[in-house]
Amino acid sequence: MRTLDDLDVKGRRVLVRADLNVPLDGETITDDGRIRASVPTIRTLLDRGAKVVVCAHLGRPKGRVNPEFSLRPVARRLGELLGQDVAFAADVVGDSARGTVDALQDGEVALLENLRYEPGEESKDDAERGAFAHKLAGLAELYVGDGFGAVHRKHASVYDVPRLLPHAAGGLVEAEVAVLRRLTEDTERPYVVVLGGAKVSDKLGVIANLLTKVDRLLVGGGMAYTFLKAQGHEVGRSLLQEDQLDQVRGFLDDAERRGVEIVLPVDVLAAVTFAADAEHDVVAATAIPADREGLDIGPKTRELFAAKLADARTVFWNGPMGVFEFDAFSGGTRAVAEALLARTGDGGAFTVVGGGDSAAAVRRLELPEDGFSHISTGGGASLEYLEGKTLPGLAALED
Ligand SMILES: Nc1ncnc2c1ncn2[C@@H]1O[C@H](COP(=O)(O)OP(=O)(O)OP(=O)(O)O)[C@@H](O)[C@H]1O
Ligand SMILES: O=C(O)[C@H](O)COP(=O)(O)O
Repeated sequence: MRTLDDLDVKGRRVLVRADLNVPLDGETITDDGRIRASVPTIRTLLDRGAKVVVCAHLGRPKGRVNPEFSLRPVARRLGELLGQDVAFAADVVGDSARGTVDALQDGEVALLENLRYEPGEESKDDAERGAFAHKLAGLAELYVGDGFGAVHRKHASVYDVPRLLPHAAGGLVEAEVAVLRRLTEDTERPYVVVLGGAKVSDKLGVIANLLTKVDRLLVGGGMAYTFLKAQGHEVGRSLLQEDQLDQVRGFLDDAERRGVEIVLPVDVLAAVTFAADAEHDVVAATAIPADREGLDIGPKTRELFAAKLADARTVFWNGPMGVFEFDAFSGGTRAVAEALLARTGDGGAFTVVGGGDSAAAVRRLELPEDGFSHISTGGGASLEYLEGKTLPGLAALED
């Protein structure tokens, strides 16, 4: 992959695809980790005299303008972190974007509005995606891919634009790939992957492949209920991917054949509703009441998961064990994070935490970020890398 040092950026418009998909509470950014992670590449380009045009997505507005998903608050925060103004374009490739980009001087930076307001960005139709990619590429002369968290998406800004412009990988993508490579080459065993979170349908798909690589898979968070249901248990109103139950039964059989241990929760915090102050009880994972939803792993599961991590030599963890944003349901995530911290370091394990919310959880729980071997900005992206898949955004940068 070409890197920033291979591009002559002085006086030129450089489109930087960043991952600025941060958690928001209204207009308040609750964790700015991904914005911070994007700063070094942008800073380097500005210091080298480029006109920097940053593009990114926020949430999943599905091709429609929706003010709830505006990047405007992100532009403000990026400006604070860079210590200079960030011009904000109120659209992606329209009059505002063109005007904002045209007005940039060397060493100035702009952020375009949410890429996913445009249906072309995520379109499965090559022609529609390509047409949007041409408009986006038309805003710049060079392209830098630095949105590691989105490199697994075959989207216009990730996959098509680098085919249209001279390009390079940014420092974040370079650094992330270097660490993840260590997880795929000469992996020390036992190799344990911990999966949780809410993007269940997305991430169930990676399991088939992971089962060929890992010794143990711990499943918590919103991911666990589809497994419990597949084993025939009642999961009440918990997060469930009904259409993937057969697939999950296949994983359970395959794991058994391969001698891979799949470890599921034995107890959960079952709440009457999805709320910070929801009434809840610890119940057996095999007996979740029909009117309750599991919002965290229970105390026995926390001990079980810690025990299953105690001899690990390599650990990758993606996805919180519960709804950590609510204090009452953050204990499971804390327990797993602490088990990883206890394992990290000399004579212990190489531990990687990946994902926007997983990293945010570590910070929200005020755990030492430098206590892990690495905290990655990508969850789904890291998982797909670990599967050994070709990631569209990396393949495009390699060409
Ligand atoms: N039992 C549960 N029920 C509902 N939501 C849950 C549950 N457990 C965890 N979550 C939610 O999962 C979300 C994070 O999931 P997600 O899969 O997006 O992880 P991530 O670390 O952000 O990875 P990525 O970077 O791929 O998005 C959190 O907002 C958390 O509240
Ligand atoms: O949060 C993430 O994992 C990345 O920003 C990608 O977002 P997506 O899962 O909505 O494509």
